[in-house]
Amino acid sequence: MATLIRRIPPIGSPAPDISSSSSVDCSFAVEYDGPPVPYDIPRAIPIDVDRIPVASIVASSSDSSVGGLSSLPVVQPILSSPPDPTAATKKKKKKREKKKEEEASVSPTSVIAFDPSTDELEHDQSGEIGSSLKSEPLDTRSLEILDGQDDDKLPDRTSMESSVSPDTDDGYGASAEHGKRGSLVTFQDDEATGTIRSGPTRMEGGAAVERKKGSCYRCLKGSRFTEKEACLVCDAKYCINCVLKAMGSMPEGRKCITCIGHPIEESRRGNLGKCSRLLKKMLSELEIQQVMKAEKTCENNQLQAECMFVNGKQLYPEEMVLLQTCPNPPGRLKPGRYWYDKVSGFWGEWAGVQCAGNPHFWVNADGSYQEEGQKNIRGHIWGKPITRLICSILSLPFPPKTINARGEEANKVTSRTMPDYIEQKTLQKLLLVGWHGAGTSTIFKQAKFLYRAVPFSEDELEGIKLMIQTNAYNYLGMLLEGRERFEEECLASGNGNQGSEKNIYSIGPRLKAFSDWLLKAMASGSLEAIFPAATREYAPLVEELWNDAAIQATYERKSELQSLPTVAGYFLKRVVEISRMEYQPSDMDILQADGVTSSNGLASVDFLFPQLEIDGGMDAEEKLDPLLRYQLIRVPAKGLGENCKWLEMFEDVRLIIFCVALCDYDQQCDYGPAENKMLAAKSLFENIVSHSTFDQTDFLLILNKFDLFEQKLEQTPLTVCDWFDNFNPVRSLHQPNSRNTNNKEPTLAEQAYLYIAVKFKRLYTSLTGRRLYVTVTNGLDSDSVGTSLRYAKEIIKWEGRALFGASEYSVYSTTEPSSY
Ligand SMILES: Nc1nc2c(ncn2[C@@H]2O[C@H](COP(=O)(O)OP(=O)(O)OP(=O)(O)O)[C@@H](O)[C@H]2O)c(=O)[nH]1
Ligand SMILES: [Mg+2]
Repeated sequence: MATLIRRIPPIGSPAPDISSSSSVDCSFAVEYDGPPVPYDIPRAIPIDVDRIPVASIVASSSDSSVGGLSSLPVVQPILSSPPDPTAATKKKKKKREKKKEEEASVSPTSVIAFDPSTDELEHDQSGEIGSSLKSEPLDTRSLEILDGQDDDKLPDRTSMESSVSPDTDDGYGASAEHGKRGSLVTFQDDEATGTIRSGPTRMEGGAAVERKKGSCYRCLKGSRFTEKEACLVCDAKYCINCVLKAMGSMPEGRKCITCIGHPIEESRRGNLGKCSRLLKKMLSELEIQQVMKAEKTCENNQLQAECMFVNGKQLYPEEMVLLQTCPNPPGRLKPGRYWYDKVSGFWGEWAGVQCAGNPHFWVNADGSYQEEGQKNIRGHIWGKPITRLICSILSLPFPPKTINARGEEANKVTSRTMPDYIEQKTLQKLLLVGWHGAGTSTIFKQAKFLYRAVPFSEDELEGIKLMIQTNAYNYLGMLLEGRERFEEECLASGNGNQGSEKNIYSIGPRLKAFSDWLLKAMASGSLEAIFPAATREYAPLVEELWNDAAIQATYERKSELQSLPTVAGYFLKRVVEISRMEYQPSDMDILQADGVTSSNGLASVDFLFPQLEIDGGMDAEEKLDPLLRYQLIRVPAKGLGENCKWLEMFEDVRLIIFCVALCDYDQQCDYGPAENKMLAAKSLFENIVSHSTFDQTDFLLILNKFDLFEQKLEQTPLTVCDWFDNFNPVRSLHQPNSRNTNNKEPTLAEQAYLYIAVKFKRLYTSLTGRRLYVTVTNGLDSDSVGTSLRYAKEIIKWEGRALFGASEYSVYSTTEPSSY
């Protein structure tokens, strides 16, 4: 029986001593003379001796005419017919596959024991090592184990190494030359492949060898003009002689063996699967196909979900799969930050617009965008022809021309893709609360104007008219009280007219008599009783009073009249018109009027968002959608009671809208102990946020009265309020308080409101660990309030989705309301 030759020592190596070495890697056929065997004996194929290729030592690698492959002794397989290149490749492939199967169950130790002295094996095995290593953690523990192995147990390599010319090899040759054996393979250490990555030197034969710039990372030869192949991970570049030694069989494409298992450098993603000229010179067509396929499809070379952020949230791997397998997957996706607007279905790269206070933007379906909670359009993403051009080049989606400003087109998409995510048939309840004068009743009234066909009945309107007239007389009374005070102060200080009891706050006897009567009636609480009968009668006197210089001088000092509301001027200027019988309050009058909404009890209004504002679509089904029914419940601060206890009855509320008047930062409370109004609002906010009933409820903070805030900041710094004492605005050199349209610099008021928003956000997060939604409004501007209420609707939808989100829509969990 013939024993097959397992390995033949290279030509030129000393003859092995069979008796002393069990590790000698060769054996000879001997004749079998035992008993007959019951099985078929494999037969040796007759060999044509002349056709046996003979291994010979090839000249050093400096002879690069045949590439590095020919630098090692080679034993070619015995062939029964003339060599066919495709058959050879097929054999190679089979061999590789077999080897792979074998090595799948082999420990790294046996894997390392490959023989670098045979070219074929080195090429094939080194690649397989890479793939085996992939499944093994490349940690230092395994290195220690390997390095600590008893050398005797490891296959002896010295005899092979000694046959290799030190010139042609790397560290192996050097080790052999010095007659010592280092650790066989040092993972992650470039010595394993003889690679120099970062440093300009490497140790070779105990001496530091400097790598010239542009030279091969392995053999250190060549210049930057030498053709090289680069590793997709570390960018180490290898010359034609070293590519296969450094990269093996490339199971993940062009990567150094030590880089296998690592993700590629993102800037090289575009090169995936694109074969270089150098590879074409070295590999057969079939091999190239395999390597390129592996490079493109192997898992480690794919875009990693953790590198993708959508609306500020990292994608989960399942979401990544969902994204890539959707009907219209985004092409040329790169790691990075993206925004996605679920309403319009548009997406794009995060723009990173530089703005103070990190504001957020709404992107409307028509491509216009505006700052969160603000009215003014900041720009239009489809405005420039270049945007469309770039989109078509990069196959990015852009809206069809037929889209209109309200985004009907986008909303068809929404209604199509919007899941029936919540089958609740209940009202969506919104609780509106805030400190005294924050503007809750104004917002409540705005909701009526915006969403009710008949906001107020005839009777209600009659009551409002009377209220406005009474209020006007009350304001007048407050002014008259103030006038008396200022007159007395003036006389006491001796600032009156010389030799006279009069000063600028003095009025004539007729008006004085009317003033005294009015103040008396107010003090006795009978003012309401004499109206409206008295209204027409006294109207000329009221007009005369308002136009009197003393009253105007008093009105100038309105800020010193704490009880006089800001709105007093609005009505007092028109007091004659208001006093008339035929007076009909306008919408603005109703909005401005105090007391229209009860300041003690609850008020609620049910409404649907008008169709055009819902989502732009006029779909009849949408009209019937119970999800679109909302109930706004206004709770006056006065009625909140001690510790807001009775808020428990609002446990089914979906969203709390907390309203704060921005201009309260320098005001003192009219109610309760003397305290800054903003701080009082903050305490109320803390109480409600921490209320156990609302521990799962979302909050929207409305920063109201932005118009008054803007005016006030010009006179009174924000820092007068203790809570805002570290406000340090960036002042524009040119127009400190107004919007600089060229530079897009935020105004002082914008900076200040963002600062306040952040203060509240931090406070909220510290109390709940959640995120506070914030918007800014001018309560008297219906568009502004409408935007805030739509935002509230968006939050409810969004949070509902997050709460009930069916797994098929789990991708939505990475998005947020478009404005946030
Ligand atoms: N200029 C201006 N005035 C506003 C704004 N919002 C509300 N107001 C006025 O501020 C006053 C108080 O607003 P309300 O809505 O009554 O405040 P409230 O929260 O109901 O407070 P109470 O009535 O004390 O419970 C009213 O005269 C409103 O017209 C705003 O954004 N700008
Ligand atoms: Mg009110």
